[in-house]
Amino acid sequence: MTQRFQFDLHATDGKARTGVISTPRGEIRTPAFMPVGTAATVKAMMPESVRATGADILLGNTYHLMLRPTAERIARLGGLHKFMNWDRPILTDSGGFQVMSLAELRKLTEEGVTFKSHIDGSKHVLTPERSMEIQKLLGSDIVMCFDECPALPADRARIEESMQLSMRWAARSREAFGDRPGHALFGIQQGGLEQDFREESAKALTDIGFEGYAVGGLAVGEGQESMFACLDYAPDQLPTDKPRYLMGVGKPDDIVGAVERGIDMFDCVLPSRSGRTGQAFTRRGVVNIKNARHTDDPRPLDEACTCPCCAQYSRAYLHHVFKSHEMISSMLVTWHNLHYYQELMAGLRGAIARADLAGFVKTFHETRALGDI
Ligand SMILES: CCOC(=O)Nc1nc2cc3nc(NC)[nH]c3cc2c(=O)[nH]1
Ligand SMILES: [Zn+2]
Repeated sequence: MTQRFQFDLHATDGKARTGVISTPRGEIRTPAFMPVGTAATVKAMMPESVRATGADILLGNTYHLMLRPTAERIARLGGLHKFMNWDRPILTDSGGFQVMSLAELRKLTEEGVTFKSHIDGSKHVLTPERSMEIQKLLGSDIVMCFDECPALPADRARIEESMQLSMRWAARSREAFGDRPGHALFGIQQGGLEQDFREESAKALTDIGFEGYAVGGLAVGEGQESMFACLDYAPDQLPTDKPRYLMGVGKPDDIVGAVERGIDMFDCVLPSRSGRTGQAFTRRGVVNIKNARHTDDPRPLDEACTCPCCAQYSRAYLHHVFKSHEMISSMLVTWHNLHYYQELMAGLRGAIARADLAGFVKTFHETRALGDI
């Protein structure tokens, strides 16, 4: 097991890359999908089940954990890995994005953000320094810079001002992170959909120097076409020898298109959140298992899927347990969805390794076009 944080590129196919990030807590195969474990749990999943789907790394949310049970309490109990019984790598966000979308009475200044907890109204502050302290208390393997993500659409002046603030906060994050061998700090590129601001942001971040780089400020309502148009240039502005992480993405076709454009890491609540609402991802598109058409269907969600849900349960059963609000409903379809996402990532990694990403993508879209049967 290594004591270093090291990204090794194994193969490329066009702009797409496949490789391995080695960390003291284990290896991360890229392109990688990170299930979201917001309150120290991937909802409806035991950690060993999350691992069984093929996940190498989880995402934890600083905003939620700092409010409840607090980072100090988790540190006293041995850190987030021990607390949630996941001994592989964990990436934590900085809290920047969620404080702006979840907290009440937020006040944003050069220093940081003061806000009231959406849980009990208590007052809190997040600054680059406090965010680094929280993520260190949690024991995070990959720490994210404290940034500000502007809601789109926004005018150029607002986007420039926000990006420049995030770059000043990136420098403060780097300074506060300190020297932590085996751990990584990732910078976050901002700049909205403006190629010049994105270039400026990428240069500011690479001048500071980070172990990985995220493309921030996307998947905030701009739509897939605009996101892809930005991804046609943004990843190329970032170093090729470091991991590139696209936050909050996304639907399976979003991920495929972003991998084609050079992204290595993803996180999204979609597979787990959809699993709890009965939306199942299959090769042939999304299946809403609560639809009456499944009431008597003895087939699995996806004949080609090897997950425990598809191996042992019928659509009729899944329809029944969703209609009767049984807890197993969320467990089974969340497991299936996370398994589907990890199979998609494994398929992308294999296709890039054999220089056949184009073939994989063609089959991916053709099969989805067939629709569910
Ligand atoms: C996950 C690490 O991210 C951060 O610490 N800041 C950050 N988070 C984001 C999360 C996002 N989720 C979406 N769509 C669902 N878009 C996002 C953007 C950011 C971001 O710019 N900055
Ligand atoms: Zn399945």
